[in-house]
Amino acid sequence: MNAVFKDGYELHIMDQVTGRRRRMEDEHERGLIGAHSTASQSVGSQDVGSSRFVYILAFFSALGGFLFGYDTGVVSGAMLLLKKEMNLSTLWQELLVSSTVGAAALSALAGGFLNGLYGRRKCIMLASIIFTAGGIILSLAPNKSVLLIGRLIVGLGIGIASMTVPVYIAEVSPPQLRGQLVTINTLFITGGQFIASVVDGAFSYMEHDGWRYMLGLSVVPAVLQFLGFFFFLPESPRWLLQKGDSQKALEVLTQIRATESVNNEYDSIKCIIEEEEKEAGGRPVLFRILSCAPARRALIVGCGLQMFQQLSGINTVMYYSATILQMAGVRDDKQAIWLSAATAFTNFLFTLVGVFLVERVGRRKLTLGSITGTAVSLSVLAVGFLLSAQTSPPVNFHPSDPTSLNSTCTHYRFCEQCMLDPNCGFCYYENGSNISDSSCERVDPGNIELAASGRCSNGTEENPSAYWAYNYCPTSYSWIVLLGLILYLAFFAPGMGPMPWTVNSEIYPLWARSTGNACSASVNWIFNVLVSLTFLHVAEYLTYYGAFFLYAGLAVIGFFFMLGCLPETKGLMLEEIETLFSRQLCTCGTPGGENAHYIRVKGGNLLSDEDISDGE
Ligand SMILES: O[C@H]1[C@H](O)[C@@H](O)[C@H](O)[C@@H](O)[C@H]1O
Repeated sequence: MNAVFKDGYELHIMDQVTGRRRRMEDEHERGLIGAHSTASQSVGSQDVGSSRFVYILAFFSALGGFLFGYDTGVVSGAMLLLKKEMNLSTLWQELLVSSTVGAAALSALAGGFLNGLYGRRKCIMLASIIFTAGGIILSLAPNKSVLLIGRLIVGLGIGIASMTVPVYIAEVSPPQLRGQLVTINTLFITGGQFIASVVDGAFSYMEHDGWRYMLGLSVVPAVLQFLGFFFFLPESPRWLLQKGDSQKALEVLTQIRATESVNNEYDSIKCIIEEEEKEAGGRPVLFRILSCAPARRALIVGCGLQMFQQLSGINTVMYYSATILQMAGVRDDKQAIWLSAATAFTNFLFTLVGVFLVERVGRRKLTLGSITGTAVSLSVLAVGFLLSAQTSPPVNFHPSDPTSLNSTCTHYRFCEQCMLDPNCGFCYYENGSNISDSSCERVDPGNIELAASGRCSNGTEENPSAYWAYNYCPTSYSWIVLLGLILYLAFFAPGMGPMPWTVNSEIYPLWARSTGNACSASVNWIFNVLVSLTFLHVAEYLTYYGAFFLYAGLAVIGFFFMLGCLPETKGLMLEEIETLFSRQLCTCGTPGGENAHYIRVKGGNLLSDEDISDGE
């Protein structure tokens, strides 16, 4: 067989395993492979038909995504009540928020090992038990230490679910639906974040014990997921085959595809797994990934995607949205909570656009388009903050309270400097667009929503026209910031939100899938903690506009990384995707050997040798 190089094409060598060849020949005879179609697209459309089961399966699995979104999102509203009821210091508040994300980073790593050993189904069930236990502990917590234990437990569940669910959905989906079904998991994550903000809004009126309902309600989807998997959802056929349970694997595949004619798909998966097993040699998986160039490349792409997702500042923007909205004129705290719910809803809505686009435009274009728009909108946000900083209102009224005279806050001459100091806030009267009697006051250490003394120390309800801005400055450029926020969500949510999860579920060969996803999911969580914990310090040193320009710059670097490294995986069988990362395969047979099969990749599309011969 000859391989021909042409401009713009890259030559990849893929080992041809017998099953795949048989399948392709079979399809070719039936005229199913067109000039530009791939083998897998053909298999997908003929075999799979309209199996509803796979949708049910995706729904129950994606409840794991819902819980991930709910439990990470609900804590901000719960904290508003908790800090009053349990008298929490800032350190405790930070601990209760970040402990969950930290625990998720660790358990995502452990999830890789558990997945390989016990399978996807048992891991998802384990995660739902952990979520249930965590929810019960949180809702009954008598003190802050028990709350911390509950938050750590919930984090363990999130980590396992975040790495297992996308893998499971990818492994049970037919190729032409896979992108959409895995992206539904991220839709559920953002849906969970939205529902969490609605629940936060609803229970924020219940000042005593409202947080118990907020944190405890997660038990409902967790129990539902457990029951679904316990009673009728099967193990991934790919994992079963890897463990040697061929009979069960065939049964499950037949059940999921709702058709008897799954033999071709079954053969291809089996063959590749057998080839991989022969080459495995019992070395630890991470070591094999690092020493095998295609798998190593996949790992770099997977971790890079997750890292840049977080470095683009999604969680900072979401967290900061209430403040952005306050800047834009929403002064009432309760109203700001509801508007944060609107932000979460926008994130959800645009993720839906991603579900719609992923199989139409493909992962690569969607991600590149999304990160470009993300970088632009981060720059719009930064320009908005820059203009606000340049026209920052001056301090023209010095507090009469003698205790505050010694504080550094009284040295600041503009709102911008005052607000960037975590210990100070800006207190002012507003009359239309006029700001008057503005002062820089110390923040109450127990409650940042009040000044330690003076006009803004009693809450603005008693003194309705005095405003307390501890993390923003009143500005007439707030519309630019608001525009930046909306653009950001519209661009980030369809691509950079879901694609890192979707692509990671697809790019690793089976032997490396659990470990690869475990590593990349932990990278996501580690950068999540890093960006959220450093945001206020970064803003203190670089100002807000500096921080957002920094995120925009990181998104630009991310763009070039993806432009160079991210292949298109749309429409391919999972077993074919690994060839996109190979100049030569190191897991399946000897390149150029008896069964060698040449495959060219153009713009990420895999072409069969029959397609190649068309162009020769
Ligand atoms: O993909 C998700 C999604 O975009 C969420 O909105 C975000 O909070 C998560 O960190 C991210 O992993």
